[in-house]
Amino acid sequence: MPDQLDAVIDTAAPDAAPYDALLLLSFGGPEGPDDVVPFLQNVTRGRGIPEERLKEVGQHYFLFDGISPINEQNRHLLDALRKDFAAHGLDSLPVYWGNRNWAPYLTDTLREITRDGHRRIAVLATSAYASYSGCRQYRENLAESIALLKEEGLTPPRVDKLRHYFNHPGFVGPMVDGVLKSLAELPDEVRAGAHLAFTTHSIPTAAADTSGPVEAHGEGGAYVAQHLDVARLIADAVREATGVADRPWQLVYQSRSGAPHIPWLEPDICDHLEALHGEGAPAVVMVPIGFVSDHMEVLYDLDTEASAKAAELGLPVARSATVGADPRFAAAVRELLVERAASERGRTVRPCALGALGPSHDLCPVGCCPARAPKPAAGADSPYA
Ligand SMILES: CC1=C(CCC(=O)O)c2cc3nc(cc4[nH]c(cc5[nH]c(cc1n2)c(C)c5CCC(=O)O)c(CCC(=O)O)c4C)C(CCC(=O)O)=C3C
Ligand SMILES: [Fe+2]
Repeated sequence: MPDQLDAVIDTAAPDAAPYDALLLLSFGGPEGPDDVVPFLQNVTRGRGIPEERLKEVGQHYFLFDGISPINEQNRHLLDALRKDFAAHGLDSLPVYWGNRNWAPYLTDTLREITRDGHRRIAVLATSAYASYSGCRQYRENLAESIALLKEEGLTPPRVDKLRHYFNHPGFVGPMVDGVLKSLAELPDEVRAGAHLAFTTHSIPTAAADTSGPVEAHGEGGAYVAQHLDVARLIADAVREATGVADRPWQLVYQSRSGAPHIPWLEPDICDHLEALHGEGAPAVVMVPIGFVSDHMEVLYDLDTEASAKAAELGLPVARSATVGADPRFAAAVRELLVERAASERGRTVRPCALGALGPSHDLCPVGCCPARAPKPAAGADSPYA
């Protein structure tokens, strides 16, 4: 690991005040065949996803007995967080887990947090980047759950969503190791010439452009700029570690949905593999930088669909690991929490971040990542914050 990726971590006597707890906020996924349809109904409520796409995505889940790995991965992450907190003097800080689309549901978890007497909590979403789906929608979910609990006569805690962590060394470092491991797994004769295909979830180009000012970030907004920053960091670290100076890389997309006439970010990973094969690329490592764990988008869209495409082309591919429950990621979450806590106590902090963009904001700007139908979102622009 190059020095540049070494975290500057102040682990001496971490202080979580004013926070009483951490909430891990995730997407949720089905855990058996009977869960699949209700799960998809939860995901797509009011979101206008074509019926055909839903049937297709349902099939992806049924291929795996209706079980998404995401919940189990979050349980592992919870274990890793509790272990890390205990090892760093934060063992009295409880860690809770709630999801947007499946049990344990966010509202139920927030009710439990309220009943346990917690008044102010930090929230880590399992999405590292800006965008409506990856950031604001989670803040809307928080605001909605808080409003529901108030209707029940409860006094829910104040919630602070932790900043985007795409460029945190604890997120980038494990992915660099993953790429090096994948390169090592490729046949000797293609290793040096292997391309890197960094992949993330495609989103509508309109959503990308409003994910952070186009004036500051160019086309694709903060969403694309943040992914490019991470891709460049990983490509640089891999270059340093392998000594291969001119390994080509590109940011590509996967898991497109929505109506075909609406433009989404391109190219798709499968089209990209085909193009690379046409250009004579000897091998490709697919690097899913857009995701925090090996959930269904990784297992189906990359390991199943894109890998089948590569096999059909006769193109050797490997897919590198996501951070999952890596202890370095757990440590990064602790740092994000301790850093934000200090900042909320009025201390000057030096937020840890790699790359060209610098640390992301703690509070999203008012009206950022707008939805088609604006809703309150916990954070800067929320009446519930
Ligand atoms: C940016 C982004 C992330 C990364 C950030 C983050 O992690 O939050 C993400 C993650 C995930 N997306 C997931 C699943 C689904 N996403 C869908 C639909 C959509 N995703 C979108 C974007 C994103 N999605 C968008 C713009 C849509 C279109 C409709 C809409 O605007 O809502 C649909 C409906 C069918 C379909 O259209 O594919 C499903 C089933 C799962 C769970 C996987 C599992 O079960 O293991 C995870 C982690
Ligand atoms: Fe999604």
